Amino acid sequence: ADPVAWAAPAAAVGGLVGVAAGLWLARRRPAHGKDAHWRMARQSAMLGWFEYDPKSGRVCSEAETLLGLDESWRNAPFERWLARIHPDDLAAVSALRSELSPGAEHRLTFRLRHADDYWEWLAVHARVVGEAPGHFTLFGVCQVVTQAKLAEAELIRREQSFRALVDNAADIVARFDLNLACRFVNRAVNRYTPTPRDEMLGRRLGEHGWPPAVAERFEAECRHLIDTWESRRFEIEAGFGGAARRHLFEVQLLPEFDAEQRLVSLLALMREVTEARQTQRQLEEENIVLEMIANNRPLAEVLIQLCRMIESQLIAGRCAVMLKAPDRETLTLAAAPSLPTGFAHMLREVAVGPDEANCGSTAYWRRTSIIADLDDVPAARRWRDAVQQFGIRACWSVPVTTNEQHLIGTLAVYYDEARRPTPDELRFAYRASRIAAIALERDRHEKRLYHEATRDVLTNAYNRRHFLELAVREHKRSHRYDSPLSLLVIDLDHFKQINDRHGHAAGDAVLRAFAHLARQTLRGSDVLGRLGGEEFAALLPNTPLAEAHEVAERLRGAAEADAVDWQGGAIHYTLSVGVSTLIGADSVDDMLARADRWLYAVKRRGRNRCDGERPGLREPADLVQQTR
Ligand SMILES: Nc1nc2c(ncn2[C@@H]2O[C@H](COP(=O)(O)OP(=O)(O)OP(=O)(O)O)[C@@H](O)[C@H]2O)c(=O)[nH]1
Repeated sequence: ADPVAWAAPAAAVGGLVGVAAGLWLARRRPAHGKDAHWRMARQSAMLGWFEYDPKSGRVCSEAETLLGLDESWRNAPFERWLARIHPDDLAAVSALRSELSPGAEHRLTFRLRHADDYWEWLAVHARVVGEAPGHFTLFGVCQVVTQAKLAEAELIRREQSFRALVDNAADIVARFDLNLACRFVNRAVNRYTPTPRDEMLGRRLGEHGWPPAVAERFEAECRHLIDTWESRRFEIEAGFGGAARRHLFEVQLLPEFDAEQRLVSLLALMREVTEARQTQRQLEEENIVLEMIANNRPLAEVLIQLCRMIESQLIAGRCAVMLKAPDRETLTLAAAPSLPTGFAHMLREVAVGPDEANCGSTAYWRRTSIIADLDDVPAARRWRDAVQQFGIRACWSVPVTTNEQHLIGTLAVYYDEARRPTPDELRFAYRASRIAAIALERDRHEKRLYHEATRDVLTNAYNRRHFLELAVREHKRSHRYDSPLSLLVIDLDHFKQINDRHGHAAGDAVLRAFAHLARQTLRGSDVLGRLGGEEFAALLPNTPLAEAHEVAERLRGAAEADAVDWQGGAIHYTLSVGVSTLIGADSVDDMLARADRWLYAVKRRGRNRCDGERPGLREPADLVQQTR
């Protein structure tokens, strides 16, 4: 058999000795025919043979063609070759020569300088063969592997830079095996938990200091991935080192496969999205409150929603909104949905003053007051004990002011543990206080508008239009509950004379005095309206006729006894009253018209008196006679 013919296939399966022997035999024959073809085949595979005879110290080889060298290298001394070897590889190659023992096999990869002056990587596979006793020869094949070597170096470089990237990534990158034990985790994890990374390896998430509920959720997702091989995306919320520090992570869980497409591990990318989510949630919650304000929801409802918004942002905080009326030196509690009832009760009314409890002094000084720990504040000692019985330890209080810097309330957040706000938290509290101010101002504005639209400016009694609206409402209610309803129409006597004698301003003062007197004389549920000029009406719900007559008489008497201070003197006045009551299908207009007719009758009979319908007598007799 042609030794060359079997040499190549043998090389392919790594039968080194066969190859070496084949090549050796091939070397001894002139290159012609098949030999020439084999030589070409070896060259294109960048493959060559060599033989080192320690006795002669020469290397007989085909390697010179691989390195672009001339024929003088075909049988060159080992020393000459050493000069072409990369300095870093010199030691390994020299060692090869000194370790020759029969049967030994050597594999080595090293760099040789190419004729074109660059480093060529050669992979050498050689064996020591004993040809005669005491005489060994090293037979070997070598192959140019520069491309592979460079690719490998590039791969290592990339792997290193990838590792560096992963390690310095802001996101947590972790790998878990199929038993959900951690196999790798980057440095980012130590931003959240102090457990050293080494200690995390081989352990499950729950053993890394992550809260059990979070670990459970995470592992449930992992198991889902293991079952389905599908990547997962979800969010988890974890608090480390105290409940007040909350982190929200968006987790991406990816399956990792080996070359045979078997699932081998899970890669977890965890990005903290706390701030983004919090901002988003904050905006959403703010919008809810602002929408409520725009939709004129009752102030109490708006403030409760505002407290809930604050509590959802300032974790573990409990919020209270206090209001300050312009004419009073106290704050009253307007909303505190999460405070203990007893504590809320204590806050019902808080005095405003320099040394008062937190909100009281905040309102007094109109500045934010932060009590991070009640124990540390001597000024707070007075009320500290009272507060501490409810487990409160810290209190931050922010003034609520109008655009013109008028104080209209305070906003406070209470904590069960000592706590100082972060700049972000403080900024948020100011923002919340602005929203509270908008709600309060809007409410005041609404109330003012309503007041102006429904009241008579001079007397503060309801104006005619609103009085009639209220009368219709009361009328309906009386019909529904079958309850009595009576009406007084009141006219000040000879009012023109008062105007004429004392002036218009005096007339105004009398009108005001009467309205004040009427409010004091009537019940809180009675409705006083100014119908026009010096004519008023009082609607008396749940008042039967006889009682209405008494009220009318009481009012008349009070007016008669009244004296309006005017320019050092006193103006006296009297009034006349007509009384009607709701009977059957009467409308408000019917009642008004009848009371008016009774008033007219009274005026005709002399004024300063009351009269009205009685059982069996609905219209004034003289008027009836007159119209006949
Ligand atoms: N000062 C003042 N006077 C008013 C007001 N509205 C109406 N008046 C005056 O009230 C007077 C009502 O006069 P009259 O309708 O003649 O009635 P009177 O003088 O009270 O006489 P009797 O009702 O018949 O007792 C008029 O002079 C009006 O100008 C007001 O808001 N202020």
